[in-house]
Amino acid sequence: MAVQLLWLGLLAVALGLLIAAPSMRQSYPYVWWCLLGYPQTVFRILVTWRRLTTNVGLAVPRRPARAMVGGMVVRGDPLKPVPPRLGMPKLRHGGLSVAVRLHPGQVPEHVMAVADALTHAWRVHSLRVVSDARGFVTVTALAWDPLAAPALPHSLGAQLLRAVVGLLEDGRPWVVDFRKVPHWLVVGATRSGKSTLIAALVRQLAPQRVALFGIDLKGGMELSLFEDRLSALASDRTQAARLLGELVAEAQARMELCRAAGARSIWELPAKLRKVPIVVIVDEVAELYLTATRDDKAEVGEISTNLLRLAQLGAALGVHLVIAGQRVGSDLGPGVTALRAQLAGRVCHRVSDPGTAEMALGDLDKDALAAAQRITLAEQGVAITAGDDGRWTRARSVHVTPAQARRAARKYAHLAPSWPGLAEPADTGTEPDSEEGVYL
Ligand SMILES: Nc1ncnc2c1ncn2[C@@H]1O[C@H](COP(=O)(O)OP(=O)(O)OP(=O)(O)O)[C@@H](O)[C@H]1O
Repeated sequence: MAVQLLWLGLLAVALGLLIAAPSMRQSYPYVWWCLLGYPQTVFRILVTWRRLTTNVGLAVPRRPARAMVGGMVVRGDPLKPVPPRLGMPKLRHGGLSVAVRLHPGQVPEHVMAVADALTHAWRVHSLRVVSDARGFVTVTALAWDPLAAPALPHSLGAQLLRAVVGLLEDGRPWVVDFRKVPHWLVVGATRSGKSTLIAALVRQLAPQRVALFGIDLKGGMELSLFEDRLSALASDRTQAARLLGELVAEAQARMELCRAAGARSIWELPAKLRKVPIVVIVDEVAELYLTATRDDKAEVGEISTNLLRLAQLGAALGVHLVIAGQRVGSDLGPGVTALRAQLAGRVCHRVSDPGTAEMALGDLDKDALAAAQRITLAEQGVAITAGDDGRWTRARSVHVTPAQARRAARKYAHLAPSWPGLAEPADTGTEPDSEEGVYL
């Protein structure tokens, strides 16, 4: 009797789950995935593995395709090809991952080539194939696109120079951490989400003890939103050249300070000597490199050299760059390619020209490049991002509206260290004080 009651109870729970499944999937997708989606998908994977791998050519026969039968050579498809050995699929946040042991002669590219077929057969949203050990691949599947309507990431404990700007595809927060990756390149076509990402970044940095600088050659239209929190905003090229010159001088002063104190970076200085970290945001970098006249050429050369120097020296001196642009190609000059090499952090939104995607991700991974080129017009804010380890992932920034960005900048305006250098009219010809621009 007790056994019958138990069975009845189990049946009722199973029925209840089945009936509640559609609404649970909508309202609590992660709960649905753990209770129903994941077991169902594991069952599907295990049951169809042999047939699927036979169809896509990953299963290989033990016997050769030719055999001697009664003195004659017979050709044919040997029966029962053996599929690559499959591990037990492991539950992941909104997906699963499974290890596959390849047959001798097989390489990860063989599995990558059939990723679409696996995605279709397993009825998942997308698949990623990575190989961490020779002869093995890990296939990671996502049940749905977590970036379609991203939940806000949990805010992590505030840490200097660290900003949670969105959500990664695997459900972890998207963190821009300047202490780990000192400089970033952000590219994307118009309305792909660059300014929104910068707004998310500034909103997170605004309450921190960080000096923010802006260079926005679209007349300051984008970065003026945060003007209250910026120590200086250069809105034309002459101002930009001047500001970059001042920042290089600041970096050199910091270098002297470190040398005198026997420190290899400002982080090794005693707290009372340590300078405020600086983050310089450049919007529409191509404008900095465009030349029309010979005078322009000299200015562009100076800007290019100073940006490169900041990128090369900055990491240890607490000077960080975020370089954003719609079009960042090698056609802008050799300075851009050299700069790119120093910007280890990469963010590539939807791009309209392959050259820009190539510039952002081409030196890292061709799969990342292909993934960036698949971002659609409707996926505003979605980007491929990679840090200094070269691993890439899809991510989406938090949607920060201009009003929210302006409010945050106003709220923390008192934290913006003053920078008298740029405030001086450019045509006075007065030399700045020796103390100017140097933070104490
Ligand atoms: N993460 C996001 N989530 C939802 N919507 C977004 C996101 N990012 C951007 N958008 C939408 O896309 C629009 C354009 O974004 P944004 O202004 O950041 O693009 P942009 O690349 O800076 O464009 P431009 O180069 O023309 O200035 C925004 O107004 C917003 O509606």
